[in-house]
Amino acid sequence: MTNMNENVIIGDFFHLKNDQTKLKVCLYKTFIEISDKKFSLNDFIGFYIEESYLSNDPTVTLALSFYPKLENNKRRRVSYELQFKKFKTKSQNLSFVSKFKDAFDRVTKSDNSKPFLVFLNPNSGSGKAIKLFFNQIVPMWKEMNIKFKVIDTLYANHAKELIKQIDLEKYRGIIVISGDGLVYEIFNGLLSRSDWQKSKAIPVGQIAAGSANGFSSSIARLCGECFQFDKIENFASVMSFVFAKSKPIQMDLVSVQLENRIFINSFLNIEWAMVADVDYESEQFRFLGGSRFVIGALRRVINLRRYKGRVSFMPADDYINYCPKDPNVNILKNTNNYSDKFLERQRLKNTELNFEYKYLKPLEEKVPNDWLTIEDDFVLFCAVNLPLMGTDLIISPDTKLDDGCMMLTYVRAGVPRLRVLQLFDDAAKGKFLENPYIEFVKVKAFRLEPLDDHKQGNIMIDGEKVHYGSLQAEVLPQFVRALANP
Ligand SMILES: Nc1ncnc2c1ncn2[C@@H]1O[C@H](COP(=O)(O)OP(=O)(O)OP(=O)(O)O)[C@@H](O)[C@H]1O
Repeated sequence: MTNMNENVIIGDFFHLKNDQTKLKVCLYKTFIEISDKKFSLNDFIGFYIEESYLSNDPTVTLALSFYPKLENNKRRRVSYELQFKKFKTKSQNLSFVSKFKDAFDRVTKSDNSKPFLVFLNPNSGSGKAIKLFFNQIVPMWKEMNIKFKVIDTLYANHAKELIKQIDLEKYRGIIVISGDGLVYEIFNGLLSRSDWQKSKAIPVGQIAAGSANGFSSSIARLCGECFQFDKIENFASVMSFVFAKSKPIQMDLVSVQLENRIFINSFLNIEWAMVADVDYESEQFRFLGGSRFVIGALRRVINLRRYKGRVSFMPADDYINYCPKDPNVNILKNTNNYSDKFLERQRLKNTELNFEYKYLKPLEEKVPNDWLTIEDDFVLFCAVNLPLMGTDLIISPDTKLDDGCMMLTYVRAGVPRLRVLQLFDDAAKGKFLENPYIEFVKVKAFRLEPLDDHKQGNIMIDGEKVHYGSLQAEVLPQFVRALANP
């Protein structure tokens, strides 16, 4: 119920488009009523005040725009140009309308004193990043009085190189207009700085312009926004709006060790088997945007392969009680007669960031006894740090950004081809984990050892192909920050 005591200002205006329509405007602390329409001030984009150009016309116009949600959770822009002419002079009318300005300034004030640093990949996805920037993002941010500095990348790893030298203190956050590949560059670039302990705190956001866009889809869902659009342009408008009102939130990062003591940081996912093949092989269809995965998946399903491997993991919950859906999954408990003292000595150091892992032991050693192992033929394997891998890939809907866990998902060989295709449909509907062939377990760390004879294949980390071989990963809880408006 409207509490009238809360109201800030009331005024009678006329609709510019129809001079006869009188509109009563009531501004309250958290919402505004324009005649019979009510808008939350959370959905407020901006306003301007304009005096009549005619010297003898005392009218003053108050223009307002909002971006409210419709019933289908999508947003639609609504604008009003309201004329105020109650008093005889322009200055009297201006003085009244200016009271609205002060009130809007008060209720909509946000931390926009510093600009955003924007990285834009003109070649991401179907090549729309520049168009999205000029047509959707700039107009929204101008109206919302958001400052920004833009760097359009020239080549792969350009952003990673640049981010090492930039004075990050000057910026409110980093926004990447691209796919997930550039986000990966940014997080890895931030952590390759000598001051990484400080620089990792700069919050990062993504406006989707690539083919998968797992980061922006996950953030949009977290913020209660729609993330599945027919047109990527509408998604860009929503995310421009979200980031304008955003604040930093904590996010986990995953530290990955590859063979030969290579360490990398992953914000999104680690893929092997069919998922990695689809991701890698469909890169040639990047110009199709998200549809590239459907084509890639179809091709892979026709030539469905088995991938032999060993997966060991440290369950996030009590390991004794981990129980796969399928009772035929053979879970091995590790009994490697190591003494506690020996294990204590077997510490693994991340030589890039100079810290010791909590759970990972050297890759050459066996995994600790409180880990579980599955050795089998797999069809699909994917560990996710975020709930979504793309707009239509809702892998682990309940995964939180800062829960200190990854969701490890896999399908063992023997699944009928059609059922594999069904997985993609389930993922688009958020029912991936409900599929009877999917096994999943929340983990804090895991190790993957591909055991294929030919020792070649695809492993993808955040959509980037890495060396094929054994790897292990540990979640670094609340290690970095993201921009969101939850
Ligand atoms: N100007 C550029 N020209 C070519 N490649 C670039 C450029 N800038 C960045 N890159 C590289 O392009 C790769 C893909 O970029 P991005 O992630 O933006 O798009 P995408 O692959 O289409 O999207 P997604 O990762 O969501 O599938 C990244 O690895 C990035 O390093």
